[in-house]
Amino acid sequence: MAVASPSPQTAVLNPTAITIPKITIIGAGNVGASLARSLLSQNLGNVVLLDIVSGRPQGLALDMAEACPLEGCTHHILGTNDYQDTAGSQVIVITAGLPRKPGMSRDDLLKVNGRIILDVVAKALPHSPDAHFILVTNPLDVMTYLTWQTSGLLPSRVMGQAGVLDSARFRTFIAHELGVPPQDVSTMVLGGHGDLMVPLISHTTVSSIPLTELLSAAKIQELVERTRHGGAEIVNHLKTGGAYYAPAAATATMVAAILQNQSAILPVSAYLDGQYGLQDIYLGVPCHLDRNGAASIVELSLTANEQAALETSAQSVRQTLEKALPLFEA
Ligand SMILES: NC(=O)c1ccc[n+]([C@@H]2O[C@H](COP(=O)([O-])OP(=O)(O)OC[C@H]3O[C@@H](n4cnc5c(N)ncnc54)[C@H](O)[C@@H]3O)[C@@H](O)[C@H]2O)c1
Ligand SMILES: O=C(O)C[C@H](O)C(=O)O
Repeated sequence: MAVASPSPQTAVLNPTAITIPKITIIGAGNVGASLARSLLSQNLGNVVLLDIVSGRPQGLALDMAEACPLEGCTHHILGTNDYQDTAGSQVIVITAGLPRKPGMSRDDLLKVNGRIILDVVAKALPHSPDAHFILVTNPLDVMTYLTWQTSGLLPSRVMGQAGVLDSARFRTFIAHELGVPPQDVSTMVLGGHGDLMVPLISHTTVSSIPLTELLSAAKIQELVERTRHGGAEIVNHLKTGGAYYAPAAATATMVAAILQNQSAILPVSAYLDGQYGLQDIYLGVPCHLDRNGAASIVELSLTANEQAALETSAQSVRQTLEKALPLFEA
């Protein structure tokens, strides 16, 4: 039988012209694996899942790949222990590190996770010199600063995920209280990813109605406190680790904003160089997120109390950073 020659249309198509983004996740634990699922189900790109434990990322990746025919994901996932497989990534998400246990603060993870982060960045960066780095590992703002410092990358290419999660938690608690869909609640949680984070009441609305017209000051304060301790609430339930579904969804939101050049305004841990009156620190602030990373920080007008709370939160992050820098200086 004669083989048909390609139609003129087929001949014009150049498969190499279609570039599928490559997203690497380092740390195939609870957050990393949930994030891989989320990225695949949104068809955001080909995913590489890397872990130090032999067999774990390979097994998880195979399992996820086998779900693809049933769930409509069209991209690939590779599980590996080899950094060469991460080469040419557009986005690298770092979730490697220990989670806390009940009774611990995130800052208690500083020494052990700091060592892991420095090792991971040193191995990943040479293979993907153009990547954006999104940190998830705790203590978040300090791990993000260490990554920026050790990588020598532009600050806009290194950022941390916390505010998207913390804002989603606050939205959830408000929605449950009012009996409305969480999508109707709009808010921003700024500051460090710790007990002093700053839910912005002055920028919180429900279907455009200021929250202060819907709930008493005492109830709002109760929800603010629950948000501030939202991570610990889940750690106390789970006992052996922390939250992962909402953190993964929050991180996928950031990855999508970068890869799709959305310019979405999201609260991310970004490098401050005078914005909000703060200098040389990574802290949660609203940023336009697009293919240039977190290049453009939005300076919201804050009430005097909110500005003071942001400064207190920054002070707490700086104290942990000051402990970290001598530990991890080259
Ligand atoms: N920023 C946030 O909002 C947020 C949310 C949830 C969790 N976290 C943090 O994320 C981190 C991971 O949480 P988890 O629940 O996925 O923990 P986990 O224990 O389930 O997974 C961590 C993974 O990291 C891997 N790992 C350890 N050292 C490594 C190395 N050197 N190289 C590659 N992989 C390595 C482990 O083998 C493990 O698979 C923790 O520090 C946690 O506190 C942050
Ligand atoms: O609370 C933790 O330890 C994990 C994470 O930072 C969270 O907020 O869920």
